[in-house]
Amino acid sequence: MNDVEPSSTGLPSDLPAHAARLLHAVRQEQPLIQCLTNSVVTNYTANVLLAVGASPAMTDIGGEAGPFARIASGLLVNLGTPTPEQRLAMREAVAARRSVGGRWVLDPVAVGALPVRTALAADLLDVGPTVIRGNASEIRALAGQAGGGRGVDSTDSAADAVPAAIDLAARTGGAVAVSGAVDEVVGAPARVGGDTGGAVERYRNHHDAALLTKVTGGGCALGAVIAAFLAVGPDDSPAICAALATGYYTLAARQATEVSTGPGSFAVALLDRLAAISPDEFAADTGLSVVPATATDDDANASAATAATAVDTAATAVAASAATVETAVDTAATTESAAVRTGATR
Ligand SMILES: Nc1ncnc2c1ncn2[C@@H]1O[C@H](COP(=O)(O)OP(=O)(O)OP(=O)(O)O)[C@@H](O)[C@H]1O
Ligand SMILES: Cc1ncsc1CCO
Repeated sequence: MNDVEPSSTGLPSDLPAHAARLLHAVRQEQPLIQCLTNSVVTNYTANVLLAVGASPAMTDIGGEAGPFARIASGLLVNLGTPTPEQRLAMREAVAARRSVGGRWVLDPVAVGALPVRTALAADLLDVGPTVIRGNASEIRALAGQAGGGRGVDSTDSAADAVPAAIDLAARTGGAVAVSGAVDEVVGAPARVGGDTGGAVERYRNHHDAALLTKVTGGGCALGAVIAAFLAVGPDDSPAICAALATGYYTLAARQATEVSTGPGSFAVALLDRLAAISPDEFAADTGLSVVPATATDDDANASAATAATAVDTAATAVAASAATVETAVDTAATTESAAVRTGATR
């Protein structure tokens, strides 16, 4: 059940309270977050999780990834450097995770232009990630609406990717977090008479932390933080967990920017601020706005630019306070396993 009670306007009325509760829970519960992530960002991601208060485990080899995914508190699958062994481990992990009904995060790094990871991402999408986190070009490519960005970097704004994000959320039943100069988070459209055409839970994150783009893994580590927030909010919607994780991460980045002289000191200061921000401090400055619900057939992009009336959540606080899927994955894994044995790539 989603315990974010809608207000009379249809919007959550107590986002700051949820912010404080979830951050407190991460620190108290120290969720064990399994990361199958890329070789560039592994160390920084582990340090970000430790700073937040979670416990990282980069368990990413076949034979271990699946069993671990059954017992971990959270799971991140990041496609940044998907070696053959890691691809098999990813399929194993998400199938196992799904078999126990666990939540998981997919980060489709550089999907679109690069064929191996694009095929893998399409298969993993069928397993239903709880949250997809990516930059705008990745989200548009995953939805089949564009050909991808410039390597691992985006060539689109997050607002450009909102229609694709809503489409993906409708397909998975989960949430999609799009990063950019402004971050956009959407949940799955509500079902209306058996169809997904209803209201979309939607958040926007305002920040001014461009140094995040000058540290490799600035987005990848956010995926791990989202997994940690999902782990401690099992009754909260995927969208609100992803939005709050994003707000917290960029609040720390905003504060780190103030004491940094460049990307190097920023990377260190970000870890320090992630560890130092208290739940009350976060609640007072989530950076998040709730975007009034729209129907999926609305022009969400235009809505993002013009019609959406952002609600300042700090002010609001003052005012209020898969059996078939597994078979598919098994089949794909078998195919890939055979390909790996014969030295072919996928
Ligand atoms: N133009 C920008 N200005 C300020 N902040 C940004 C900008 N673009 C992204 N960010 C922030 O940087 C972080 C990473 O987002 P980005 O879109 O760079 O992800 P990414 O491309 O997946 O990153 P990476 O692959 O390096 O991990 C997010 O928290 C986002 O808020
Ligand atoms: C630079 C880079 N290349 C593959 S993954 C990665 C980390 C940022 O996505």
